[in-house]
Amino acid sequence: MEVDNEEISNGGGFWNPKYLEQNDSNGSGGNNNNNNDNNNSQGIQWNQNFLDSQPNVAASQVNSNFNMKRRKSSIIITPPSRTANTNPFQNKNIISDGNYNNSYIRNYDTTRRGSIAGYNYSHVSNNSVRFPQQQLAPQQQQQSYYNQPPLGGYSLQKNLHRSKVKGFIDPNDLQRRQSVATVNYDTKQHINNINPNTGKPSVQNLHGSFNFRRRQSAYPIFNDSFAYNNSSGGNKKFSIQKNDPINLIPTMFNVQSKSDLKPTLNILKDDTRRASINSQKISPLHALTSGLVTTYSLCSPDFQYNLSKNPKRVLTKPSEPAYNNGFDNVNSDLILYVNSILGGENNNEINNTKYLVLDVLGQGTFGQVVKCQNITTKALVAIKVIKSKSEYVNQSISEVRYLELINKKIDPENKHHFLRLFDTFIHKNHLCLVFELLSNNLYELLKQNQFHGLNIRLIKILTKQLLDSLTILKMNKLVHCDLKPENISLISPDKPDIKIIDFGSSCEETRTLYTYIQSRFYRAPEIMLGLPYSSSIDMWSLGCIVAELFLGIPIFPGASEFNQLTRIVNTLGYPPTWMLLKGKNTNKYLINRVSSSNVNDGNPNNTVTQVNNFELKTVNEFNLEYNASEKPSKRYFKYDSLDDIIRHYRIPRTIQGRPDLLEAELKERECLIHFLHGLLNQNPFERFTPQEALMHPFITGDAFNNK
Ligand SMILES: Nc1ncnc2c1ncn2[C@@H]1O[C@H](COP(=O)(O)OP(=O)(O)OP(=O)(O)O)[C@@H](O)[C@H]1O
Repeated sequence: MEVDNEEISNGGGFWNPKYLEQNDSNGSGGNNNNNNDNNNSQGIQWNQNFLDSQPNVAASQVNSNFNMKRRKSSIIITPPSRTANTNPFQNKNIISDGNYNNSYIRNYDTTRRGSIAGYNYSHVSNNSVRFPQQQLAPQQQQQSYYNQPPLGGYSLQKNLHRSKVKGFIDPNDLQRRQSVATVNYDTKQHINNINPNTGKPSVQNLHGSFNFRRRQSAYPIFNDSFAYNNSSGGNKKFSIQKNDPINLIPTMFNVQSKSDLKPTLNILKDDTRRASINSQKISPLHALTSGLVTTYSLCSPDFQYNLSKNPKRVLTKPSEPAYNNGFDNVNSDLILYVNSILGGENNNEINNTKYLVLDVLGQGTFGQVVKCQNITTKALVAIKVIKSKSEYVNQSISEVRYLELINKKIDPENKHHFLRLFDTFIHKNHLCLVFELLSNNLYELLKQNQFHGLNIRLIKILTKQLLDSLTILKMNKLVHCDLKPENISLISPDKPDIKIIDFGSSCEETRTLYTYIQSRFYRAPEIMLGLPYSSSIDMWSLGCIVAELFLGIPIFPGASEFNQLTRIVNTLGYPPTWMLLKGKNTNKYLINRVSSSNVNDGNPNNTVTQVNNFELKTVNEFNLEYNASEKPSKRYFKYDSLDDIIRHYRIPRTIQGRPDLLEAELKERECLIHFLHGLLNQNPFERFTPQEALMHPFITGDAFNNK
């Protein structure tokens, strides 16, 4: 099936759950949880019957700790917790996680990703201040006419509420913010919206997703000639007197370009304006942004603002000084603040660029990634500030080496979806890598979609780009070694164009020094078994990623390496016997229950032959042998085999009751299953190469017939 790129990039962002719903061909992306009980994303009220009737969602997927209201509104998928890369320097020659309580394996899912996704919210909550009603300026009191908090109070209060949900990206948030930007203040528009018979705003102009009361309070418009009289008296709270603000409904329109975001000022009347310090009137926008200090001063004569007392917002956690003359925390991370300056320390150097730190983008094993602005050019960049320990610095120098090779020699025209490295410098003993600034990574994208998986067409677009990159890497005998959704980032939030990041673990095929590599969920069987490896380990990771993009959660979410292998065997069967016979780690996880069989080949010396019969150790056997505390696998899918997991994944609401669409969907799934078997072939020599995968009908769109 040909994929229409243009269509994908239209419609307010391809990742937008609204988009996914409209264009849902697999339905996994179409579910936009909102907190409206009647608007159940599954179209079904939550109860145990529903759960039982779900073909492929194991009970553990539903977080039973949520209150009933929450459960009613949506299925909450609790993804398996993820672990960061192991510390690559703590035990270079460890072949597997032998000790299953390894202290160096951090479980960082909620904390690390929470800090990425939830950052803006907590930022708002730290800085937001609500006006108490009694301190409102006269104009603001007019706004509170409807017993609603004023504009600033309203939105900030909302944010305060959201900030409590750390790490949760509200899929409606963009829409919420857009709604402010897309309101048209043109008075004529408002005039048109008034019903001439009643003098009241015409309700037809309401857009479904927008809250009437909210707009009333947020954008009251004064206009004498269109004020309607409240002849019947009525409830004072809602009665409208002449000269009262009329609750005109702003007209919505789609934002086409940046210029549409310019506010149109209400020029007819000044009464809604706040006073500025020089007695002039300023707009509500100015009063609550650049004029905020003045606004506070006017509200309370006691208010004093002293810039020097303004605490700097710290971005690094923990923020207590420990090493490097107090510049670093206990993890050897540089303690960074908003508005810190990076670079510019070397006056003698020609390249002495300074960067202003704006926000945090991510945290990884090697250090922190922060959003910065080049002070000279004003360009926005991402800077990875490496921990100040020599082993991290040395490994990061290798990342620089690979990125320079890729950027300058392998992909000089920036065509093959690799991150661009702009610059490097040392700041307070920290190596800093200046990258192009990218948007969300694919894990965050899945999270935004409440872990319901993505639209199958979108998966194809993303996979095709990844295969293009992997082809180039293979041709140049390079192995990424840490492919996972977190290391694949969107270039911008409104297009499905991606880049591969984090070459910190990469190696050359001819120099595969480390045996303990790849993030566990995406780790190839040959790595776990202790066999030599090549670039085909990246293809295994790709198979895991493609399955995760479809399912929303990892297909093999192993809690330990033993558990990882167990899950793979349960889903795909045992690896070939030759791999088990050759693997250095095989005996750790499997028992060879050798049996004998008679050979009737007529040769009396060959009557008995050994038959290898490998079996995974049971959890009890493993625990006993290694004094470990393994638990039986937590089930995330109702079915075991790959085919059944994909085949029975819930059918999207949008195609239920549409036999034609359903048939197409099931065909797509068969094609996907075949494609995944090619990528997830446990035998690295039989696994798809990137070139082979690019020719598969799942990618080419050719008709698929598995007969
Ligand atoms: N150029 C970039 N633009 C935007 N965000 C980025 C960029 N580079 C990295 N990030 C964010 O920072 C996170 C950590 O980056 P990266 O994976 O390079 O660090 P790491 O220390 O190598 O992590 P890991 O623990 O996976 O080895 C990424 O998952 C991503 O969300």
